[in-house]
Amino acid sequence: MGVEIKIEHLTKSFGRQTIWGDVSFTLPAGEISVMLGPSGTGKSVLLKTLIGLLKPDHGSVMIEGTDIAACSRAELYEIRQLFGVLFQDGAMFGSMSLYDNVAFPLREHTNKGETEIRGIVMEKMELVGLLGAETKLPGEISGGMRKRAGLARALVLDPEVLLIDEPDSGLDPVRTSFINQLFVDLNAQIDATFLIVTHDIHTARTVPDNIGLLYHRHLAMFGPREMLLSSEEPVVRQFLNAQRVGPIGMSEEKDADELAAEVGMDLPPLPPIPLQLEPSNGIPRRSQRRPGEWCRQNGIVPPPGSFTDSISPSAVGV
Ligand SMILES: Nc1ncnc2c1ncn2[C@@H]1O[C@H](COP(=O)(O)OP(=O)(O)OP(=O)(O)O)[C@@H](O)[C@H]1O
Repeated sequence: MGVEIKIEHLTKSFGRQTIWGDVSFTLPAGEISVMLGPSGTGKSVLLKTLIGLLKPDHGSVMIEGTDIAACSRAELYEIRQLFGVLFQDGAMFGSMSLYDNVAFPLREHTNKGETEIRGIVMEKMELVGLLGAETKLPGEISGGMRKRAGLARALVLDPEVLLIDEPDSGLDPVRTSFINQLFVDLNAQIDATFLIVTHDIHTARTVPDNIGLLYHRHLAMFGPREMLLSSEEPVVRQFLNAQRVGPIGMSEEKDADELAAEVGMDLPPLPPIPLQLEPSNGIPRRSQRRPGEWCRQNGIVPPPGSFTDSISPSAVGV
């Protein structure tokens, strides 16, 4: 069914460098959320904090009544069984076949016999479209296949939460589209809570139920997709529409001179909000909202042309 994760007042520093402070948001059970942010704003640090690989300085990460930020090692071991994690490079063991890589968590964390393990591994390999590639080594396959193998491995323990770090890094736009469709189909099938960290604006605009944006050591905004895609908040607007005009500069914040030069500049209008990607079988996901529902409920008029299926990627600057 997926579980809710409630993050409150989370702060993380390394030495004197504060990565982010007072971060609070809730990942709703069974929904797909995306976390965006310029490079170095601590998206990966956030993922690692959510699974207890890093301890925050302050704040809590509540899941099923346990605070991951403060629990014992034994509790952490238990609670981690709820998570599946897909790291950027798939994090495969280079000397093991894909089959053994995917079987690894089952052999490590369960008492299942090899016949049962084989059934589960083959089911997950089929789910990610890798049947027939079981005997290959990670070095013998493409980056996209490695990610899908990493995804199969993240799924073998039937996670309630799936954390995915930059699934599109190193993938061409077509492979990115395929993997995005796979996430939506998987969410429909397993109902887990998804958090995807990405730089890809097209993914952020079309895949999730919710979007978050980390910027300048804090969480600038987190909420339903339509809320952020219709937001006039300068940082959110600039980032989600891949624009140069706005507070974000080449090296994070613009200086006073750069901002002064932009005073009076007309901002391009907000582009139309695209339709959300649907499962390939056409049956809506449990957590999927109707197009325009959030805007209607909140009295927001979406940009002209929103929620039609004819929006070209160039209209959103990607
Ligand atoms: N274990 C660590 N010790 C010290 N500093 C760290 C550690 N891990 C991350 N950092 C620092 O935290 C900051 C945020 O890193 P992180 O990798 O989370 O950023 P990111 O938003 O995921 O970046 P990108 O989008 O480029 O992948 C960086 O300045 C990084 O150097």
